[in-house]
Amino acid sequence: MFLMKDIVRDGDPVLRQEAADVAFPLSAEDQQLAKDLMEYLVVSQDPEQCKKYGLRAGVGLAAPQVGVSKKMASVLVPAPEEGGKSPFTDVIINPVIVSESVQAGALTEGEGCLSVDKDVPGFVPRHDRITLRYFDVNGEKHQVRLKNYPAIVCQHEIDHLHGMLFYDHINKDHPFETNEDMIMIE
Ligand SMILES: O=CN(O)C[C@@H](CC1CCCC1)C(=O)N1NCCC[C@H]1C(=O)Nc1ccccn1
Ligand code: NI
Repeated sequence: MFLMKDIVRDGDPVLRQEAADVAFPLSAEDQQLAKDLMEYLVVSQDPEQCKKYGLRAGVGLAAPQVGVSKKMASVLVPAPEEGGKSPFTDVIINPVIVSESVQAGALTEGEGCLSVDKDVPGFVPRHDRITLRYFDVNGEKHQVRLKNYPAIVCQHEIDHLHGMLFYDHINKDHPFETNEDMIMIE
């Protein structure tokens, strides 16, 4: 199981590399990695377990963040209401955004990252809607259309696989600049 000590922090070159494609069928090692990446999110989103293991709760975790430069990331978008269904949960492998809205979207709270210990204020403009193509751990191909928060989370994770961090997208001079066409996501 991954703990905070296993999470690589900004400054480590692995976070700025283009990660490698994952080969199928998954090696035993890559199967374990996929399990561990998802387990971190499940445990961290359980308040009791989160506290017990001293974790920062997360909704996504990319392999480079645990020092593995491979195109794999876990995503666990919490259910909007108690007992509801998660809008998107999977381990995305060799993900590709095949289409994206012109319309931008950004989290009103800005973004953070488990690999970035400092707060970096500002809106992170992304695409409000994306069509995501990826493979799951069984090698099954998926194509999903996501919008708003789930789309933002997946874009944040896919950025990690290309050596990008959220603050790379923040406008240096006007960090909170928006245009009226930008969807602000609570
Ligand atoms: O690459 C992956 N990461 O860096 C983990 C990030 C991913 C999200 C940041 C913005 C979009 C995706 C993450 O989850 N966070 N960022 C730092 C601290 C907070 C935490 C978070 O948003 N937690 C959360 C939110 C809702 C419900 C439960 N927990
Ligand atoms: Ni991150």
